[in-house]
Amino acid sequence: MPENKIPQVTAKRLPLYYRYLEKLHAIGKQRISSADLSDVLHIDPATIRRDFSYLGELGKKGYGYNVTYLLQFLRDFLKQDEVTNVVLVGVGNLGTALLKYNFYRSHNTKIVAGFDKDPNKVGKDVDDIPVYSMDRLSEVIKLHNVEVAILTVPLNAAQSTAEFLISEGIRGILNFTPARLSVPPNVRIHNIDLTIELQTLIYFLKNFPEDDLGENGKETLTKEES
Ligand SMILES: NC(=O)c1ccc[n+]([C@@H]2O[C@H](COP(=O)([O-])OP(=O)(O)OC[C@H]3O[C@@H](n4cnc5c(N)ncnc54)[C@H](O)[C@@H]3O)[C@@H](O)[C@H]2O)c1
Repeated sequence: MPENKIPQVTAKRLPLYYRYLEKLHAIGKQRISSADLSDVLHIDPATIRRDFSYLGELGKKGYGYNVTYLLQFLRDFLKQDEVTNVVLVGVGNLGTALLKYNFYRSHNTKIVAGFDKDPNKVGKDVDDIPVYSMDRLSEVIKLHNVEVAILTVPLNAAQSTAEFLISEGIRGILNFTPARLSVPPNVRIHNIDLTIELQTLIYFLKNFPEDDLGENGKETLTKEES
């Protein structure tokens, strides 16, 4: 698997391809062209071809991609058969919404528990996901083999909570707080900042109102920030 050579922007699009290919496979479709994928996913066909070229020889030019083969390839590549358990810390407004959402479009990620320091939140399930006190974190992440956490605590609690999570073995944090976290180099942080996304959108609308949007017009949060 050429996993290490794949650019992050491509890696982020692979689950989109995977989900759509699963649908095609379910209805018995055997071949798909990059143009057809482009129409549905709103990703430029050249980008799709480039993405797939990182994965090796998957299709002949002008002949399209074999859906079953591509799906199997992406399943292995994305390890879709393995479920990754995730915890969420900070079951407030945003945390509760994310627990309810629970990444239902992905078969391979699952929030197994929420954590909060507020005793009023503890012990109350959110859509069948249990909410524990922080002192249960160590036990729960060991039990479910968790290495990824979603952070939705207030800004002033973000750094200390991240440090606690890391000390308990968390290696990846999806950070919804505005804090820019300082973490050891072996820990990966992905920042999701809706304010920046909204401001960027408004900036482009104001400054380039007549632009042919091209690929920029199709940007989503899956775009790599860096
Ligand atoms: N990224 C975004 O686009 C976006 C959008 C909205 C909110 N936010 C951020 O997400 C965070 C949560 O926002 P919210 O509106 O849900 O806030 P909230 O106050 O409703 O929820 C925060 C929760 O964290 C808990 N908490 C506080 N300190 C804690 C600690 N040390 N350990 C464990 N739990 C703790 C609180 O008890 C509360 O339940 C904030 O940092 C906010 O700025 C981000």
